[in-house]
Amino acid sequence: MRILGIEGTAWAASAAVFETDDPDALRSETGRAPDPAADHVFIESDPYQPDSGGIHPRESAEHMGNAIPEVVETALAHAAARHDGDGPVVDGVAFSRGPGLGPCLRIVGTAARSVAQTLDVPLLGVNHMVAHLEIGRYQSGFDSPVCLNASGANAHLLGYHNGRYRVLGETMDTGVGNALDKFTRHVGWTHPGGPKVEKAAEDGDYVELPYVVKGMDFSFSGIMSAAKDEADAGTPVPDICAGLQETVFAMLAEVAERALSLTGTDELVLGGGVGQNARLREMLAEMCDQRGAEFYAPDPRFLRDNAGMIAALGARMLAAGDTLAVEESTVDPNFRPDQVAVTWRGADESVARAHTDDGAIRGAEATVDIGSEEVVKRRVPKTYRHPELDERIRRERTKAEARLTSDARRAGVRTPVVRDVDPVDGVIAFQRVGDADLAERLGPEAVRVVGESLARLHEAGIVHGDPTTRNVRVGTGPDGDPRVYLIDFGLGFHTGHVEDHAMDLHVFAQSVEGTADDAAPLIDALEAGYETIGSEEVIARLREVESRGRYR
Ligand SMILES: C[C@@H](O)[C@H](NC(=O)OP(=O)(O)OC[C@H]1O[C@@H](n2cnc3c(N)ncnc32)[C@H](O)[C@@H]1O)C(=O)O
Ligand SMILES: Nc1ncnc2c1ncn2[C@@H]1O[C@H](COP(=O)(O)OP(=O)(O)OP(=O)(O)O)[C@@H](O)[C@H]1O
Ligand SMILES: [Fe+2]
Repeated sequence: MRILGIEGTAWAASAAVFETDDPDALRSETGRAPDPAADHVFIESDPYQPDSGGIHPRESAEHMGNAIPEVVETALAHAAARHDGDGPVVDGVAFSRGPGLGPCLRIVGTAARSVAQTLDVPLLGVNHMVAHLEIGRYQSGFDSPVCLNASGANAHLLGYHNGRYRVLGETMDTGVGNALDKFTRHVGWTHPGGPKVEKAAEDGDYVELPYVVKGMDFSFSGIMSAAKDEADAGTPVPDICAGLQETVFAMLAEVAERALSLTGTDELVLGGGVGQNARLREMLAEMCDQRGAEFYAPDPRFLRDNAGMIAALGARMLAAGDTLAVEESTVDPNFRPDQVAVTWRGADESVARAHTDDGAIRGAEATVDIGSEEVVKRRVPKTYRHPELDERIRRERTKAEARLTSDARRAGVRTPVVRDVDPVDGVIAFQRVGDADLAERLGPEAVRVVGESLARLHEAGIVHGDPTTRNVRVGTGPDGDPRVYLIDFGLGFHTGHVEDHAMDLHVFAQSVEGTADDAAPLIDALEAGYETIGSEEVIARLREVESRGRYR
């Protein structure tokens, strides 16, 4: 099979030919990227480089208009040279259908339709974000990894479950690359800023910046304003760059680890242009190493925007018969990865694995020793994090967890009794509660109580910060009545903001959607439980959070 791929969502005008009958041809046996000459992918790219400022959609579309026909011609010439003369030179035309800049996408779509019609071969409409993560999966040979997409306009954690890529967590505002690019624009550097931040950080000393994660979601706006303020106040820019890298990438490593912990998976792949950053890769590799998981990052030509990943996924889609009729092939600037019906993977495959309780558990943040009456939770140092940041996070979270676990109980929510706290070493001893994590006993009744408990917390001005199906314990009371306990308040805080309350519900819903067989009735139960005590305003805000298009 030989597939032409076309990419042009924002800056890279790119065309590629992917050629093989062996779906595993991209696989790297050594854990390193295969020899480019032997990996069956030919890529021709022409990047758009703005003279000043960031990417201008109109200029970028102009670039696509000029460059796409040329790169496509080069790729088709490559295909023709390898063609034995029978039938069309390629078997299908795959193109980036979205997400991306509308004017650019329309040029890509038009080019793809015209080549497909001229050659009379099928059209394959590829989701650019899914392509970013699938390429790493093909190369790694992992079955069902957690995927961290760290690209310009996006940042999210995805896992395949129930026929779709579920968004386990994502940025609440800008993409990670765009955040770095905005900072470098502020200090007068040309686009793209990411590589310049990496270079400058080599000579910088870490400065402290805000660190914001909410379960597996995260936000960059606070850290970016703080970084700009530091620059305006005269802090050396290389120091800010070092602070940015240490903070932003530690956040990504932390949420990736939380996704591994939630799903029980021990495989992580990286995708997206920011994945070219050596410090990010180093942190992720170290995080995985520390928890005994495997990590794979494709080589740079497959991380940044490129048509090779589009063609490689297009080949799988064609093999699955997932073609697109020309009259239905409009592009979609807001195409989310979880909108894609994944036809090329087995319906039973899943990122979620069964857990075993073997006395010592490794959560995302801590190791937990389970005794018969008592559990001891230790926030062990994370070597991937800068030592100052690591120390600050462990101390603050240990204190918050001990305090909020008790505050929550006073608000009428079941939580374990705190028996001992050592914030310096990051150790808490708790009463052992429940018989299993909610993840193992997922049902509407328990989830309804979670909704009720979160509402009770919120009424008391507390947010949990990380309510997932692994941070709820279920058991039975003396009369056989079901008991539901909330644990792991380390990301919690006191707040009356509706937005923070809605985020708690959103985080829990994402954890259910990423792992449950039938999520809908569980989400209904969550909201029904919440509504018995909580405010309607929070549910309304939840709808708003869910509908936010996050491609900025
Ligand atoms: C929708 C699509 O158009 C978009 N693509 C995109 O953003 O291009 P990508 O090639 O995946 O990523 C580009 C970003 O990657 C950053 N970048 C490149 N090299 C970097 C490095 N060494 N360190 C940090 N960031 C880097 C750039 O600054 C830029 O923000 C996306 O995937 O979100
Ligand atoms: N008080 C408790 N009683 C019974 N089991 C507990 C208790 N506290 C923790 N556990 C068990 O240990 C696991 C990890 O605990 P916890 O969630 O607090 O750690 P963590 O490292 O913060 O995890 P993560 O960040 O991945 O949610 C829980 O999922 C649960 O199975
Ligand atoms: Fe991209």
